[in-house]
Amino acid sequence: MPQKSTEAYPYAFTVSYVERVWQHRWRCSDVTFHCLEGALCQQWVQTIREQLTALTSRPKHLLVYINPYGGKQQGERIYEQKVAPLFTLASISTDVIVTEHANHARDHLRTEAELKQYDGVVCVGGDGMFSEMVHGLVSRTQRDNGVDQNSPEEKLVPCTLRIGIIPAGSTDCICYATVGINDPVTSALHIIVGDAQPMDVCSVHHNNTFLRYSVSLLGYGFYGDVLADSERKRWMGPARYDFSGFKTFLTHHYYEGTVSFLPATDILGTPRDKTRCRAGYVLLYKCNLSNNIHNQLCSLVLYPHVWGWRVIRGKFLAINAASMSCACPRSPKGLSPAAHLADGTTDLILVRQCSRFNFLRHLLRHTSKYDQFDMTFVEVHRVRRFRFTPRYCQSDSELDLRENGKRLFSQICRDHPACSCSPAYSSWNCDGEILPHAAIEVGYVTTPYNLLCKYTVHSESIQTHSLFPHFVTLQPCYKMDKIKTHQSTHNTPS
Ligand SMILES: CCCCCCCCCCCCC/C=C/[C@@H](O)[C@H](CO)NC(=O)CCCCCCCCCCCCCCC
Ligand SMILES: Nc1ncnc2c1ncn2[C@@H]1O[C@H](COP(=O)(O)OP(=O)(O)OP(=O)(O)O)[C@@H](O)[C@H]1O
Ligand SMILES: [Ca+2]
Repeated sequence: MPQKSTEAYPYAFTVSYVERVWQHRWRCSDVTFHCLEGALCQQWVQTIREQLTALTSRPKHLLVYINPYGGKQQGERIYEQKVAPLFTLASISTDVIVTEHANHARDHLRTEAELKQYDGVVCVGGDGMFSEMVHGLVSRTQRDNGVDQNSPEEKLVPCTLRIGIIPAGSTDCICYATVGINDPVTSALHIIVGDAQPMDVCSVHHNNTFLRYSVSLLGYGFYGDVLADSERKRWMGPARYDFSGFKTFLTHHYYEGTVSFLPATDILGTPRDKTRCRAGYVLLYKCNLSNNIHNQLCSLVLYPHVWGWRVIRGKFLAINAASMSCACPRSPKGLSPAAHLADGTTDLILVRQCSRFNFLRHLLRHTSKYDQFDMTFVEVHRVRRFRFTPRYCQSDSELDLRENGKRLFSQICRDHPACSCSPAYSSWNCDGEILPHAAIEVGYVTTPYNLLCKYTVHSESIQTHSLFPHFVTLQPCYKMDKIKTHQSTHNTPS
């Protein structure tokens, strides 16, 4: 279009819009429109404003929690420099809380926050911070509705607030696996345009007691040990995972136990599919399609004996349950590349005892195009529920010691990588938090088609539920966000 002279077109307004610049990366751009008449200019501005106001999915008032100690401790800087200006541009008002201690956000959301005034909550941090917010919101919703979260028999009530994630952690797996990139600006723009993505949420139980929710990885053995070791090295920042990963790789411990699981037989896909589920892709539709089928069969799922449990005993280097792909910068395709975000299932990956060399081959395949499941010592099952029982029972004293951060002889072995004996127990890595119990029971029931999250608890089980955790892409890449009006600097001379 030829350049219009500002003298001939003295009035102008600027529209900011979202542009996809590369793969999953979004940026904000703007375009200025010039008008001949002021009234016409105002009319355009007014109309566009009205259209934007009518978009009810867009948040107007947000509650933001910043973890200043997540990842490389850049949370506050990332928010102030990259995110807050975009929220201002999009006329989103915010209340910002910089957390002062662990579980600050969880407890504030659970007890104090006046949630009615907000269209969503935003977490600036990593997976651990996101997990805090999920726990705060879910607990709050249950309390407000008189539901006992510990009672495995009670149905949990859906929570309606969405959680947006601005990645500022070490792994940022939940952000990466849903948006496709861990970029604060891209995530802020998804929040602004009001994107939403339901996702599976699990509840983990032990002996009829609720332990935690999980949305990404529940990992025993390798990932449990990596986490346990890395927690003592938080000062290293994100590099702690590589250090502890290398150390844990050398220790090469296996753990004996029994895994029982309920295969998800009523779904379309398998963990070996070549397809990928990520918000903004056609696959999301496929994901919901399987949900429909699942919903129709939900009553059967509630009676597991109809389907039949499978039991596998063995010595495992790792037992991983990936409720989503768990893609992250370390492994862009993730632990289970074909896992779906909201299908009510988790992919249970069993890595049996094998040589170090073979385990390294398996790990390396997470970073290449080769199939990490195509190995004789690896199996993967898409399941609705599962439970794990270690071969040796954990005594109460062992549990107490674990909860206090100490370990029995396992600690000795851990500190001597050359020692060939394996400890009796590992820990569960639950979205980056350590669970003290080795024996957990996991069950999945979900109604993801219901876009308001819905929780249903079963005895001693982990279950998937649907939640609105994210403001994620589903939109075409061009979006008007904010209109600035101004008069051209060079007006027509009188
Ligand atoms: C040789 C290179 C192999 C690279 C293999 C990379 C596989 C990485 C898969 C990462 C999966 C992350 C799942 C997400 C879990 C989050 O809920 C949780 C909280 O943020 N993060 C972690 O637990 C943090 C877990 C971080 C795990 C890092 C593991 C690094 C392994 C390094 C092994 C080195 C062996 C080298 C031998 C020469
Ligand atoms: N002010 C604070 N001081 C100390 N710890 C905090 C504070 N605020 C939050 N936390 C805790 O810090 C833990 C880690 O935070 P976060 O998840 O943001 O970063 P990360 O562990 O580096 O990243 P990732 O979880 O992606 O690996 C969380 O479990 C959270 O409970
Ligand atoms: Ca899933």
